[in-house]
Order: sequence, then structure tokens, then C-alpha cells
Amino acid sequence: MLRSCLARLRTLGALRGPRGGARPPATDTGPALRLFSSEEVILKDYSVPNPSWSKDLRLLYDQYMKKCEDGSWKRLPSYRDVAHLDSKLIKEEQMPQARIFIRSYEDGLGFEFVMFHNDVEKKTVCLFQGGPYLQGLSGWLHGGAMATMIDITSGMAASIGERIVTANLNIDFKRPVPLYSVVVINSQLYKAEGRKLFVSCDVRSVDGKTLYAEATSLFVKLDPEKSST
Ligand SMILES: CCCCCCCC(=O)SCCNC(=O)CCNC(=O)[C@H](O)C(C)(C)COP(=O)(O)OP(=O)(O)OC[C@H]1O[C@@H](n2cnc3c(N)ncnc32)[C@H](O)[C@@H]1OP(=O)(O)O
Repeated sequence: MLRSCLARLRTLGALRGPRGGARPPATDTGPALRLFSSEEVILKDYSVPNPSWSKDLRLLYDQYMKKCEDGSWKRLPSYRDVAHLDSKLIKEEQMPQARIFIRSYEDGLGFEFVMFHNDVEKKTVCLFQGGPYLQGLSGWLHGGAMATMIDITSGMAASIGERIVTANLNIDFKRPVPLYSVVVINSQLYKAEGRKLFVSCDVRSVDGKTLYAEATSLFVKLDPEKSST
């Protein structure tokens, strides 16, 4: 029912959202999104604790939720089904199958994360716990999984709600990340030049003492005049 409803709304072009699985900051921490006044569709928000979250992830989540109380930080909800709903690149019948891949795993097996955004400081922080399906070398998180989370977190620092793509991403992997551990991904927009948005990022352990990775990235706002984008 939900899927057919979504497919219908997609066909109508009624739903829109940024890439990357996260949406603009919610005004509350509610788990649902109201999409359509006459035909309400409830999407599950995955950026809330579930039983697979470790104690570390829960504690950090609580700390950031506290920071949200004065409005300076906002939790970014994220969904599984809403990717790029006005896409003309895939067939209508393929749309119900399309999922945001970082939300495609069952709880605890893949990407468990929540992001918080500070609009004044142009910062986005992601609290990320990598599950067993993200293994690279034995016992460690695959670097590509880490790169994915750096990309998405940096993209949210660059721009929320605008259509941007990653043009360039440079990562120095300093230490391997143990599977199941929680890391803190800190990203900051430090320069904007026309359509270009420059972001710096680091990935640290919960206590901040271990630096796992550093990255810089360039995002480009899509130019509506150009047909290829
Ligand atoms: C919000 C949630 C997070 C979002 C995360 C999204 C993550 C993704 O998966 S995105 C998918 C991966 N990325 C892509 O597929 C992008 C593919 N590339 C493109 O579409 C195009 O090359 C695109 C849009 C980046 C630029 O094309 P176009 O719009 O024609 O602009 P173009 O004129 O070439 O470049 C614009 C400016 O960016 C610069 N630029 C473009 N690419 C690069 C690059 N790789 N390195 C440095 N500078 C670059 C250009 O030099 C130009 O600079 P200036 O304005 O100073 O002359």
C-alpha cells in the first residue's frame, strides 16, 4: 500500500527531496513525515535510536539532542524510500524499488547513523556505527563505506535542500576503523564560490583521541540550464 502510494505520488511528481537520504531539518523529532495533505504517506525516520545502537551511540545521540534544545543544532531525519523522486532517468515501474542504499540494510547490519546540523556554523556532525555487512579487511570497516558517510555528511554541511553533487572528494585514511565501533564525522563548509561549495571533514573516535580520516571535498550546485544535470 505504502509503495503503491509512493509510486503514485512519484508519478504525479508530488514528492521532492535531496539526495543522500537526509532531508532538511525537522521542526521536531517525530518519526513520521507528512507528505501530502489529502493522501497522507507516513515514512519511517531512521535517524532515531533502535535496539542495535551501542551505548556510545546512544550517549552521543542524547548529548546532541540536548544541543538541539536551544535551536542551534537540528537533528536531520532520514528516510529509506525518498531518493530523487522527480527523476526521469529510470522507468516508472522501477521507481518503487529504488532505495537510498545507506538505509537499505536491516537495523544494525549496515549504516546506523544520525546527523545533526548547525546552520549558523555551517557544520554537520554524523554519529556513525558501521555494522557487519560493511566489513572490508577482517574486523575493519571498508574504506568505501567510510567514504560514503564522509561524502554524505560533507554534502549536508555544504547545502541542505539544494541540488548539489560531489565533484571532488579527497580522503586521507589515517587509521582503520573497527567494525561495530562508533565514529564522529565532523564536517564544515569553509568556502562558497559561485556554484562551488568547499567542505572540510574529519572522522574521530568517540573520545576524540583517535583520528581515523581527514577529507576535503567540492560540491557543485547543479545548473538548471544544463540538460545533462
Ligand atoms: C545533500 C546530500 C549530499 C549529497 C551527496 C551526493 C553524493 C553523490 O553521490 S553525487 C554523485 C557523484 N557525483 C557526480 O556524479 C557528479 C558528476 N559530475 C557532474 O555532474 C559535473 O561534472 C558537475 C555538475 C560537477 C559540474 O558540471 P557543470 O555543471 O557543467 O559545471 P562546470 O562548469 O564543469 O564546473 C563548475 C565549476 O566547478 C569546477 N569543477 C567541476 N568539477 C571539478 C572537479 N572535479 N575538481 C575541481 N573543480 C571542479 C569547475 O572548474 C567550475 O569552476 P569555475 O566556476 O570556477 O569555472
